[in-house]
Amino acid sequence: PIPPRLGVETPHADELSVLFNESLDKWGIDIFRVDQLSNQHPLVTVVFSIFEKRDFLSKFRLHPSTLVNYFTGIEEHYKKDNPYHNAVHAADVTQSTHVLLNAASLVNVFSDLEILASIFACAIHDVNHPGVTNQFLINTENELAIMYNDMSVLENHHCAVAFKLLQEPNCNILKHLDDSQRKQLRKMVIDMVLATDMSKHMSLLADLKTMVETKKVAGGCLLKLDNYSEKMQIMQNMVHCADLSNPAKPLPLSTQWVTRVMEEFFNQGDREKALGLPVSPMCCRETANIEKSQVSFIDFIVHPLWEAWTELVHPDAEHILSTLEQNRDHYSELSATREAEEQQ
Ligand SMILES: COc1ccc(-c2ccn(CCC(=O)N3C[C@@H](C)O[C@H](C)C3)n2)cc1OC1CCCC1
Ligand SMILES: [Mg+2]
Ligand SMILES: [Zn+2]
Repeated sequence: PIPPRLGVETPHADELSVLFNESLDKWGIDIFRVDQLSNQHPLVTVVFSIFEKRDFLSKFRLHPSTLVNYFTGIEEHYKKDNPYHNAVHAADVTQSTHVLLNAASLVNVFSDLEILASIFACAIHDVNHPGVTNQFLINTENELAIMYNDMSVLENHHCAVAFKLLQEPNCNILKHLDDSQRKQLRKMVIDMVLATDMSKHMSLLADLKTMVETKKVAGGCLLKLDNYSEKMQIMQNMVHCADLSNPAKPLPLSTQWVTRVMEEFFNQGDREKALGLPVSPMCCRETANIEKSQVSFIDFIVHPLWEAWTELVHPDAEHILSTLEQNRDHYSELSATREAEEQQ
């Protein structure tokens, strides 16, 4: 059977294809509307549409129904009742990376296989996420922490689930890649997904800043990327930027992600309380200061990262950085007014 146009059966196919024609390549597409219009199949339709747009079905001889089968399986393994780490987040990070790849200064930097690997890595980067942090899994001696010896527990799990699913019947989308391409893709995907672990953030950012400095020295061009590790550093930072892009999106989208992430954190805090464990930072519904947390998250993590990325791909990401700065000021004003109210 030939899969439907957008990879998913939906009564809103026309509206969805209009939305994609207008905004699939744009920063700030309403991914929550994509979720609604796609009959709650945001990841399948985003991946299918990006692959079509990049002509990957013919470039990599991907069979449409195998593609739909595999990413439907992946989508089903994202837990729908996670407020944050669900298939909408995966679709959001995938589409955001698709946009970042289109930066003028990144044209001709990556091969088709590297682009395929990046999109694939985003689509699967949080698959089967349990809705709690690595630290929670370690503190509760969860079987995943035992399996992965407390090292990037979630990120190892996401990779393993994704590659195991490839072996299911009619799911082997990489069937027509040659062995060396398949081995390269597997290594690149693992390198990118493991780099989404927050514990890698500081070293990733340091590498990115070094690259920006050398790029400045080399007269501003990125084209001289010859070795795997330099290319992979950029790809890892790109996916990490997309994973941390919520505060850099138009405010109506950013605030929905804040509500979702806090709900997931508060659920974890409830579980820690019930287990008599110390409640993790920002996970206590009673005491968390939501706006203040966003301001420090932006000031200490997100802005330094996006400032470095914006320099690397100058001037293509300026509008993203300025949206981030506007949103930061919004949360900062909100937190000041809330504090003033609480004083009264
Ligand atoms: C919309 O708000 C956020 C969106 C994303 C993140 C964020 C931080 C690191 N990542 C990368 C993945 C990761 O490592 N984790 C482990 C843990 C930090 O929870 C994150 C959710 C996922 N993602 C943080 C966000 O806000 C902060 C957390 C509560 C208030 C401030
Ligand atoms: Mg993750
Ligand atoms: Zn993520």
